[in-house]
Amino acid sequence: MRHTQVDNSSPGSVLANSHSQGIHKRLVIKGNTTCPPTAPFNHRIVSAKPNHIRNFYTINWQEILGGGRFGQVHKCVENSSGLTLAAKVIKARNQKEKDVVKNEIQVMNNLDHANLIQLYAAYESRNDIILVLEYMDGGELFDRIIDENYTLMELDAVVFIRQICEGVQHMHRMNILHLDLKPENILCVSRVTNKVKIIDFGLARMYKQREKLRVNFGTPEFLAPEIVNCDFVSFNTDMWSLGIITYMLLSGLCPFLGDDDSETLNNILGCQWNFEEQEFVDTSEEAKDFISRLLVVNKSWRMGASEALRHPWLSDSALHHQLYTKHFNTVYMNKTTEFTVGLL
Ligand SMILES: Nc1ncnc2c1ncn2[C@@H]1O[C@H](COP(=O)(O)OP(=O)(O)OP(=O)(O)O)[C@@H](O)[C@H]1O
Repeated sequence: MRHTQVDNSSPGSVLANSHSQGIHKRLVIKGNTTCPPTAPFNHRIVSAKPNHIRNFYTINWQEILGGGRFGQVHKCVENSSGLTLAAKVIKARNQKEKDVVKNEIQVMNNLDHANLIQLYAAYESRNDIILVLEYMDGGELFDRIIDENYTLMELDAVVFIRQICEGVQHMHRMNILHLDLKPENILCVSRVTNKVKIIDFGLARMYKQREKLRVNFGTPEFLAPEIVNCDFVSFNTDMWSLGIITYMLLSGLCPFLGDDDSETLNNILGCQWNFEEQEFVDTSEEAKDFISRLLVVNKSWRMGASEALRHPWLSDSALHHQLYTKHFNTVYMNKTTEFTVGLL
C-alpha cells in the first residue's frame, strides 16, 4: 500500500509517499464552528431558463474559481441585487448531456440545508447550462490541510466531519445519494472560519433500491468497493467516502492510493488500510473507531449518517474538552498567538 499526501501544487490531488517530508500544520479556528451561515438568499426551486445570463449577471471570466470534468466555475454578480455568486458553466451539447445537468438542478431543488451549497438560478443555451450558485470564499477544505500556516488538529477534523455528516444526513433523509464525496467537493465558507458546505451534485441521484452504478474512474482512490464492483449503491456508499475524508483530515494520507489505478482498486476491494503510519500516533481511539466503522467493505455494516453523528468522536463533549486541551497546548507550544475555538 502506498500512502499519499495532498499535493500543494494541485489542490485536491495527491503526492506519492510525501508523508516523510512532514507537514507543519497550524489551524486557526475562529467563530462558532458548528453551523455555517445559510445562503444569502432563501431556498429556491430553479428551472433552467432559456434567457441569456449576461442580461442579468456580470460574470468575471478571468477569475476561475475551479474547474471540473464538465466546465469551469467563475465568480459573478447579479446586476439587480449586487449579490456575489458563483457561475458553474457546464458544457451540454445534446439532450442527454442537458438531462444530466437538469438532474443536478432537480437534486439541488430538493436540498435546503446550511451544509449543502444552494442553487440560485440556471440558464440554458445551445451548448451549455450555467448554474448560478451560492458563492464560497474559503477554497477547498483540503487546501487547508496542505497550508503550512495552519496546524490541523483532531478537534478541527471533528468540526469539519460533523458538518459534512449533517449535510449528508439531510441528503439521505431526502432520499438522495451524493456519490461523489471527496475533498475537492467540500468548500470552506470563508478563509477565517471552519464552516464548510458540500458541493457538486453532478453524480447525485434519488435512491432507488437495487440500482447499480457505473462511474467513470476519474479518481479511483475515493471509490467505494460497491462502485468498483459495479454493485448496488446505497446511502452507505456516501459513508465510505466520509471515512476516507476523515482519514485524510487526520493524517494528510490517502488510505487506498496505490502506485497505479489497478493497485488502488485492489487496495479498495481488499480493504487494505491501517493506522500504522506515524501520523496516527496521537490520534484518539475514538477517531480510529469512527473510521473503522466506515471503511468496511460490506456497506450494510457501515455506520449511517445519524449513527455517525451519535458516535462519541462527534458527540462526546468530554472527549472534545480533552482534544481542546491538547489543541491549546500544541498551539501554545508552537507559540501561536491567535486562536479561538467555538466548538465547545
Ligand atoms: N459555489 C462555489 N463557490 C466557489 N467555488 C466553487 C463553487 N462551486 C465550485 N467551486 C470550485 O470549482 C470546482 C469545481 O466545481 P464542481 O466540483 O462543482 O465542478 P465539476 O465540473 O462537477 O467538478 P468535478 O469534475 O471535480 O466533479 C470546485 O472544486 C471548487 O474549487
